[in-house]
Amino acid sequence: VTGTNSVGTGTGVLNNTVSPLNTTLSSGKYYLQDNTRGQGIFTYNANNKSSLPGTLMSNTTNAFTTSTDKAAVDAHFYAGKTYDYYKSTFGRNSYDGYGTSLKSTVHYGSKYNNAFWDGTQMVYGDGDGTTFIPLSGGLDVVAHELTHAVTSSESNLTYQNESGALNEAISDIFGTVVEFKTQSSKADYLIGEDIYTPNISGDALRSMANPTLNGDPDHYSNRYTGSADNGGVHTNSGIINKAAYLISAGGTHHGVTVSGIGIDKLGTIFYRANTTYLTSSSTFSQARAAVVQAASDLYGATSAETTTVKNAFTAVGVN
Ligand SMILES: CCCCC[C@H](S)C(=O)N[C@@H](Cc1ccccc1)C(=O)N[C@@H](C)C(=O)O
Ligand SMILES: [Ca+2]
Ligand SMILES: [Ca+2]
Ligand SMILES: [Zn+2]
Repeated sequence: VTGTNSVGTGTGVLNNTVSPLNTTLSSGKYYLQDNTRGQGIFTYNANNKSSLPGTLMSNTTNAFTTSTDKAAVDAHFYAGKTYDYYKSTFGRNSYDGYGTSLKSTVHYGSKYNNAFWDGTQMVYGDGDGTTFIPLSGGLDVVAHELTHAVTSSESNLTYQNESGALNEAISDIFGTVVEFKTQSSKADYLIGEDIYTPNISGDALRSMANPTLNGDPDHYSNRYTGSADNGGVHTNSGIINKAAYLISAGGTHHGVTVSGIGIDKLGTIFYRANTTYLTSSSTFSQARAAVVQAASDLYGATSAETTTVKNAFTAVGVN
């Protein structure tokens, strides 16, 4: 809508207070439209139907605190935080570098246990209340979905088999990096922990530190070679996620010791790989070469960072 920038407040999915919430005042109504980032961040309500984008969220108070508001508040705020990470770290203006507006829709479908990037916008289900609660309540989820948009603008990794698992892993990696940069005190190497199984504490949908906790492989020799889930894109991502974990935090895996170089460098190295070397058909082996080359470009061919990257991929059986 055309209006004036305003600043409201909100309550998130986990009943967290969210402030500031960038909104737009137009004709006495406040809209979830943030004009301070790129060409804007817009958050919509599908009203539990599946037509997109739905209705731009608004109220007359600029305080978004109802139960219906909570998923929208987090989707809006976390999209802004993810935008901020890419802009402040790499100078990237929105997912495409051109400031294209970020659109999110919440309350998609009925008890929908997922979230996705549909090629033009982010979409979040409410979950069924047992497996998931509204998925935009997880910063790592929001950053995961928005990173798919970045990937589609850059390497455009095909969403199946090894390139698809790389696509998924890159989204998990940046979901985690953004979490560390934004919520450092409660950041972790778990994926979806804030919105997964509300009745079970300490679990997550995936773990980068130990993918096998969720039945995902942490070594290439254990990769899934079937056709389910587009060739196991959410399963074989565990192999790359484990390598990324080792790059950042270090550790010994399958007899290979890796010296961690930290979360910031993990992000810069994978960002350069995704924007400069990976292509739509990249395999795991080609991804190793891409990430090694990115580290070499950034830190030097014989640097500790490049050595760490090589060792991490060797540790998960990718050569
Ligand atoms: C439309 C079906 C395909 C969904 C693919 C999207 S990108 C995806 O990967 N969604 C994430 C959502 C997510 C992210 C982080 C943490 C929790 C949940 C995902 O992992 N979906 C799982 C449930 C899946 O599709 O198997
Ligand atoms: Ca997490
Ligand atoms: Ca849980
Ligand atoms: Zn995904």
